[in-house]
Amino acid sequence: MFLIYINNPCIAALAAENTIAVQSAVKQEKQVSSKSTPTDLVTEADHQVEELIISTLREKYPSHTPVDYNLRFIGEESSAAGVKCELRDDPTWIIDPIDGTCNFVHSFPMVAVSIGFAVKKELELGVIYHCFDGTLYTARKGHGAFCNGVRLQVSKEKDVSKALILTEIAHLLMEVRISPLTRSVRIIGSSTLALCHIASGAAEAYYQYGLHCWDIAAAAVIIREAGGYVIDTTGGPLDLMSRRVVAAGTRQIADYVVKQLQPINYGRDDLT
Ligand SMILES: O=P(O)(O)O[C@H]1[C@H](O)[C@@H](O)[C@H](O)[C@H](O)[C@@H]1O
Ligand SMILES: [Mg+2]
Ligand SMILES: [Mg+2]
Repeated sequence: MFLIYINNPCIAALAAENTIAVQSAVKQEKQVSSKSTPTDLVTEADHQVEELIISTLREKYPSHTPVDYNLRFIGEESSAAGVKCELRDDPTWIIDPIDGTCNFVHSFPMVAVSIGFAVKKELELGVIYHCFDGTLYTARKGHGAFCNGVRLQVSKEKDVSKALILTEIAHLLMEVRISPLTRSVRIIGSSTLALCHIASGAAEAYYQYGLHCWDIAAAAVIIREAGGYVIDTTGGPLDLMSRRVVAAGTRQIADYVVKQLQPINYGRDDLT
């Protein structure tokens, strides 16, 4: 019943509208502050884009929401402001208004708007919009994944010596363990765009500790619908709130990455 919300063009248009907001903000003077660490940056644009997305979704779907359900929102900046981050059975939008805020502050062209959607804790829809080049990644569970309307397919590479691995700077220490047998490692500073590169087959695997449910939600649907794997760093099923992920085009590459990882505990999104 809740799939009536899932109207990709409408959500894609919403992500696009907000990309325009981001693109104009890139050129302006930015008020930059930090959150959990000095490098965990946030700007006025992060707040404005999240507020715009949530108000637009509330406006677009008032009639669709049965009275006994509370259409819910999990947003990065609402969570930072103290709103509880809890995934319940209600239809829930999971939003990263600007993924790659540090890149945004530097006008480094790897910034995205990410909107995921879950019902009964199952991820149903993902939309990720690249704010600099207008690339739009979309997926609806069971209906395939697309990039600007062209079907996406993950890399089917099983040979780890031919694998390009993406991660984040905080885990380079593990790069020493990962890279000896892989072709190379890359860091782009936006987990949602890195995960979209797994969905498009441009890289073979991504791993990160410390990211959040709003980084993973939309991208997990896109990768899975492109034929890929999105799992826990232990090799078990993805735990959206666990702040860790391994994504890969093939199970063989996913299992190789899992074996090289040393667990790092960043806590949980739903226990803050
Ligand atoms: O920009 P926000 O605050 O969304 O944080 C992101 C970091 O900027 C990325 O390096 C990191 O890869 C993750 O994408 C993380 O979410
Ligand atoms: Mg963000
Ligand atoms: Mg992010």
